[in-house]
Amino acid sequence: MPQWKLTTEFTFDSAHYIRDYQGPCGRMHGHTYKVKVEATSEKLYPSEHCPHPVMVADFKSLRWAKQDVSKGGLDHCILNEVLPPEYYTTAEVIAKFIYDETKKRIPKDVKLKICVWETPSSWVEYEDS
Ligand SMILES: Nc1nc2c(c(=O)[nH]1)N=C([C@H](O)[C@H](O)COP(=O)(O)OP(=O)(O)OP(=O)(O)O)CN2
Ligand SMILES: [Zn+2]
Repeated sequence: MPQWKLTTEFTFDSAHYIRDYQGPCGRMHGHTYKVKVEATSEKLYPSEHCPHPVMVADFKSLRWAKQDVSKGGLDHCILNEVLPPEYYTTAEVIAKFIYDETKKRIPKDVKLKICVWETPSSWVEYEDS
């Protein structure tokens, strides 16, 4: 079956520390996180802003995390203060948080893959199986 794969990338700048980590990463420090979001679907849908079924998902709903924290995103915040406590601030768990929050904003049958780069040389992928 043919399908669409929608891809968008963005960055956000935030501070974090890994709770109970023995070493420098346990101290507050910052990253420019890079995020890639891929949304795949065999079907198109309307969006909040468009009544016609012409999108996998609105790019706006895939890029929410790049917004300033005061507007509901993750930019310019202390991640430990913004993510619920069960979400540790490793790249793995940040990717899961972005996945969980993005899922709430897109049609339920759209498959999602989130990649988070904590540094240019280290990244993680979290995706629907
Ligand atoms: N599996 C994970 N390991 C580590 C994570 C993580 O999210 N998942 N995070 C960190 C730290 O947050 C840290 O900021 C990364 O530090 P580091 O690996 O030292 O990054 P550098 O680019 O500075 O690496 P160098 O090899 O020192 O250049 C740690 N581990
Ligand atoms: Zn870090």
